[in-house]
Amino acid sequence: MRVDVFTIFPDYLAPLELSLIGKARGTGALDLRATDLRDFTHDVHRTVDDTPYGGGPGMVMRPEPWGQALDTVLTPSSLLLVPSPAGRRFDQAMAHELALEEHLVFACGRYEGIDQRVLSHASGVCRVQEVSLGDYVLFGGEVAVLVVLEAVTRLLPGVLGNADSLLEESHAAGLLEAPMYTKPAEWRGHGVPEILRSGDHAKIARWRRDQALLRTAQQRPDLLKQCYDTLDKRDLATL
Ligand SMILES: COC(=O)COc1cccc(COC(=O)c2cn[nH]c2)c1
Repeated sequence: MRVDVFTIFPDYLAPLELSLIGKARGTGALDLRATDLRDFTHDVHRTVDDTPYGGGPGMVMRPEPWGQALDTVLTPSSLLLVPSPAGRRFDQAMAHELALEEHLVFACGRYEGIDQRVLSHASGVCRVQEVSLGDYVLFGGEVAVLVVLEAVTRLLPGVLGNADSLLEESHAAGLLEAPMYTKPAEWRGHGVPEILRSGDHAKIARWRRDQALLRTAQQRPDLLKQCYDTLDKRDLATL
């Protein structure tokens, strides 16, 4: 997968080298390029923003630098993602969708946002999707790119050592994950649920499923509602 990120803070994406993404780049699963939007300005101050038409506080990102920057990468098979409070809510399902894409382009907005004509123009070339991490406002889209790219990259083939962990993790089967334990068996007076040390894999699987159901019912009843019709009689007996 090829990923292009345009931002006025390209160094912001340096942490991606450290995490799994550095590994994914090593395996060739991910070809990531961060480009400074100011490279597409032509004035001495490398200006990327200006005052909003219609007045109001703050500044808006000018269309020209964005137009020239996106011209260098967008093709009909690209998906342009714009982190924004107004976007589609990012979740594991969307992460799986994005992991199937061949070319993602992120436009990191700052200030009050990007001139709307940039998105309108781009939608004549490729698919454009505003994406939201949640109902709050950040200084810019860079943080969202770190989150989206980590969630997507770990789904790429060959990136996670043990692909099975993708199946068990929270939000994979729609339920939260069961609690996990490791050595020592006794720690500050706290033991480990006996069943996990029984070696009876069928019972352990059942216990984990029950814990996942109970945990989801308690912490995220909204998720339980979503996957209710996938539950079998044994599951319902637990609830
Ligand atoms: C058309 O879209 C734009 O212009 C986007 O512009 C901006 C402006 C300021 C901040 C951001 C970053 O996104 C968020 O704050 C955000 C994402 N998820 N939840 C909060 C983006």
